[in-house]
Amino acid sequence: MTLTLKKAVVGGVEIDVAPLETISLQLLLQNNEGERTKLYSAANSLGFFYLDVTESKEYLSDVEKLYSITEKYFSQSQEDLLKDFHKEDEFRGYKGGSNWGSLEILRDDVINDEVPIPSIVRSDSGTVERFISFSHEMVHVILDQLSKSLWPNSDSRLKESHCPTKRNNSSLKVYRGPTLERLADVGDNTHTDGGSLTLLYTDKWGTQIELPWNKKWAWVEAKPGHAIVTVGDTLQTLSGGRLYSCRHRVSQPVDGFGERWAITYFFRPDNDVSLVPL
Ligand SMILES: O=C(O)CCC(=O)C(=O)O
Ligand SMILES: [Fe+2]
Repeated sequence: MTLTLKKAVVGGVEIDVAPLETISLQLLLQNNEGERTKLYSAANSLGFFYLDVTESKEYLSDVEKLYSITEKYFSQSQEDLLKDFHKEDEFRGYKGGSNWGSLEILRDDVINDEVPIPSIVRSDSGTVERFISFSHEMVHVILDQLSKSLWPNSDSRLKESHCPTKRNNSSLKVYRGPTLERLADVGDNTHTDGGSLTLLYTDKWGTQIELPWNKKWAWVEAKPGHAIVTVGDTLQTLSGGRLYSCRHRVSQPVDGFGERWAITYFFRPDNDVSLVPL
């Protein structure tokens, strides 16, 4: 495929912008066939797309609040942050280093109230709960529409491995950084997401995707009122490769430290699912 990429200039440097489609949450909710086709095409080709959530005003205001909650959380001392470090726990708690940090809160922990969320976040638990609940509804809308495209003659096959009431590791994960004084010092963190779908909100350039047709890197622009959605390995496997889990990484376009914040929702399958093509 030959495609002329849009360019952007960041800190005096020209960069390639990833050509992401925009899918409307409203049209998906209306079961619009054209939008479903567009969604499938984006999930099948790049595995990355924007979801337009501009009409979900309360949700977007919760995303804004989560940026402040994240900033407040990471303003704590390293000693306090380490109290939320759960050794040998892949999906829960604080992880970090000198120039970056992440905090992950499992949806099941919020629902079942078994593992308490960090005390500094507890006063904002309403925002956390609403964000998790609405994000989970949204990813189910995407899942249902993808399922219809994949298996037009059967009821939501993908739902069978994503039951809203079964145990799963879906989570809210917030990030500080990483950004560095020198771009050359940024380490390689290329990966694919292991789960089903990821929703990402960020305030800055940082995400790069590997274009499948020429293996070149392109930058994902943050778009106000839009989630950046990633198809993960689980959907790639369950769909027998018809949905694409794209390699991506987080970097910075130029030298120079500037705080970067990201709010993500990781939608993961039921814990007892066997990962084989459906
Ligand atoms: O911060 C970002 O831009 C993306 C983070 C990411 O890819 C991940 O957490 O899997
Ligand atoms: Fe990722």
